[in-house]
Order: sequence, then C-alpha cells, then structure tokens
Amino acid sequence: MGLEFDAVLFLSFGGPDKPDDVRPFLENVTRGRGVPPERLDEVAQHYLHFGGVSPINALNSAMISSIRDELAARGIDLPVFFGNRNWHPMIADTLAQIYDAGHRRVLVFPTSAWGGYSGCGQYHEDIAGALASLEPEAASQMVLRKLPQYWHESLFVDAAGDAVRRAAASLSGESQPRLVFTAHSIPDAADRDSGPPAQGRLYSRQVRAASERAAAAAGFAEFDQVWQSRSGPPQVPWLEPDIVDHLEDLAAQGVRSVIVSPIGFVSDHLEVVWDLDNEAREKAAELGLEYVRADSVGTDPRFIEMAVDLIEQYRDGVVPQDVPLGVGDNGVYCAGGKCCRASVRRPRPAD
Ligand SMILES: CC1=C(CCC(=O)O)c2cc3nc(cc4[nH]c(cc5[nH]c(cc1n2)c(C)c5CCC(=O)O)c(CCC(=O)O)c4C)C(CCC(=O)O)=C3C
Ligand SMILES: [Fe+2]
Repeated sequence: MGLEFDAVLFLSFGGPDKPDDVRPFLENVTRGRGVPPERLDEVAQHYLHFGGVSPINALNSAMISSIRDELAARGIDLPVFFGNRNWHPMIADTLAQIYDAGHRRVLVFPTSAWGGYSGCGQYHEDIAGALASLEPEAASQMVLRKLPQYWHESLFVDAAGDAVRRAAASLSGESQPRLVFTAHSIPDAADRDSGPPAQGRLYSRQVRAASERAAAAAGFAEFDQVWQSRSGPPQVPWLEPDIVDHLEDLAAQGVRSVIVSPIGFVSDHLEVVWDLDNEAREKAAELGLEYVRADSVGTDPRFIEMAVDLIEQYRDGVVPQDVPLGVGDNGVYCAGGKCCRASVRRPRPAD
C-alpha cells in the first residue's frame, strides 16, 4: 500500500478578522478576476457592518475541533491543520508548518462540496501554489491529496434536508411555504466550462441534484433553485435568478411564506448572514412574505461524520478505480487535468 496519510489539512476560503483585514482580504479574493471596484466597496461595507469580522474563521475552527474529536473517538491518530486560500492562516504558511512537523502525506478536506472552478479547481490551485512556495527539495517529498466532492453524500443531503424540516416547523403554518435552495452564483461561462470537457455545467447540475435530494428528504415534492452573491460586471451573464429578484416573483405569484436553504455553503459565513439574513430577509418583509432561513450543514454532526468518513476511507492511500471528481494530488486538476480550470485564466505557480 505504501501511501499511508499522516496528516489532514482543512482547507477553506478565509475571511477577515478585523476591519483592517477587509481590503487586503478582498484584494486577495479578486486578484485578476475582473471584479469592479464598486462591487468591492459594496462588499467591504458588508464586512464592516459586522465589525470587519467574518464569521467563517470561528465556524471553521469549531468544525475542525469537532473533526478532531470524531477522529479521536474512532481511534484515528491524525493531526488536523488549518489553512485558507485568501486569509490567515494562509495555506502556504500552514504547509510549511506541516513539513516542519515531519508530515509528508496530507489529505486535504475542502470546505466546498462542489465541482467548478471556484469550488474545486481553485482549491487544487491553492495546493499547487502552496507547494511551489516550499523549497523544491521539500516540495518533492510531499503528497497532498484532495478529497472528493461530497455534494452527493447522504450525510450531506440529509443534514440539509433536516435543516429544511426544522425551518418548516418554525413557520406559522398559515399557508403552504415555498422551498427555495440557494448557492453562490458563478459566471454562466464558468458554469458551462465546469466539469470534464463535453459534459459541462457540472456545478449547477450538482447543486440542483443535491437540492432535489434535500427537498425529498424534507418531504417536499417541489422546490425552486436560485443563486446569490453575484459579482462581476453587469454585462457578464451569471447564473440566475437571484434570490432577491426571485422573492419578488414569488410574491407576485401569491406565495405568502418562504423557506430559504443555503445549500451551496457549508457554514453560515458572511455571504449567508449578509445576503440571506439581511438583504433577502428585508426584501421578504417589504413584500409581506413570511421568511425563514434554514441552517447550513456545518452545525450538523452528520457533516462532521461525513468529513471523517472520507478521511478514514482515503487514509490508506487507496483511491477508487473510477477516480471520483475532486480527487487529485499536488494540485493536479480532476479528470486527468482537464476539469474545472478557470474560464478567466490567471497564472498559477505550477504552470
Ligand atoms: C462557488 C463559490 C463558493 C462556494 C464554494 C466555496 O465555498 O469555496 C464561494 C464561497 C465563498 N465566497 C466568499 C466570499 C467572496 N467571494 C467573492 C467572489 C466570488 N465568489 C465566487 C464563487 C464562489 N464563492 C465567484 C465566482 C466570485 C467572483 C470572483 C471570482 O471569480 O473569483 C468575493 C469578492 C467580492 C464579490 O465579488 O462578492 C468574496 C468576498 C466566502 C467567504 C465569506 C466570508 O468571509 O465569510 C466563501 C466561503
Ligand atoms: Fe465567493
């Protein structure tokens, strides 16, 4: 077998910890991405509204501590390290620590369930970039294996479905609620190019499929799929409809009550608490809609169980013959290097 993994890297997006972090964080996120400065000013205000502190870091720390507990409960002796793409602890610094601690075989758990450039390809790039920051002699000793996309895992969709059920139970019951699932919008071209060549639209297909299963788990025969947090210049098409526009449509159709599930996100980070708990909630109030937001899956013990199942399954270095999407070593993109590359190319250290 040979390839026993000896450490775990929990890899996430990152977010600011204080007001002075907000601008440099946003610059890291959008470097080379063609996001207009007005959009950055607007998003900076969302962070400053919460004192310049994103909830994402505390949420990730809580998930990591639960993952450590679950590993210990299963008698699995693997240290869990924390690194991010866009803010401290930065993945390159964490990888240097991992190396110095003597680990050479690292399983990487990403906080995105999905394919697509932002949800998968870019995490591969983060790994490649961090390796390129080590001395070549050190880098050549490392194997960083990214774990698979997990949007279809039963523990994931059941956790999402259960959150919908809890949200539904909190409604007045005066009218039949409409169930709406939301995920991060991406440029339409990025969705078209996501997944193995000739398949395409992997991201939106995965999101819909997961929503369908979560809806069924919650006992709903129907749901609407919408998108949120669009950025980029207005003339560039992104996935639609937007959650806020959709609420207007629903009100116009005579709907009185809405359940919104942020299935696209693992935890209640800033895009959830701002776009859904502020913007969408306000719009709903203005329209006279009863509105409830379902929890994200990160607080559900089943999500932790799923993460640790994956770690346990991949720990001995054996990969299923049909390599699942999302799995790749040292930043090689999925599907033999063909999957989920950026539709707006930016230089990566490995090129
Ligand atoms: C698919 C997807 C996920 C889900 C998968 C995953 O979780 O990885 C995700 C997660 C997140 N997105 C986040 C924040 C931001 N995303 C931005 C920008 C963008 N996201 C995109 C896509 C996604 N994003 C895209 C196509 C852009 C345009 C720029 C580009 O093409 O790259 C911007 C820049 C400003 C703006 O344009 O809004 C910010 C601040 C946070 C952290 C929130 C916190 O701090 O709590 C998280 C978890
Ligand atoms: Fe984002």
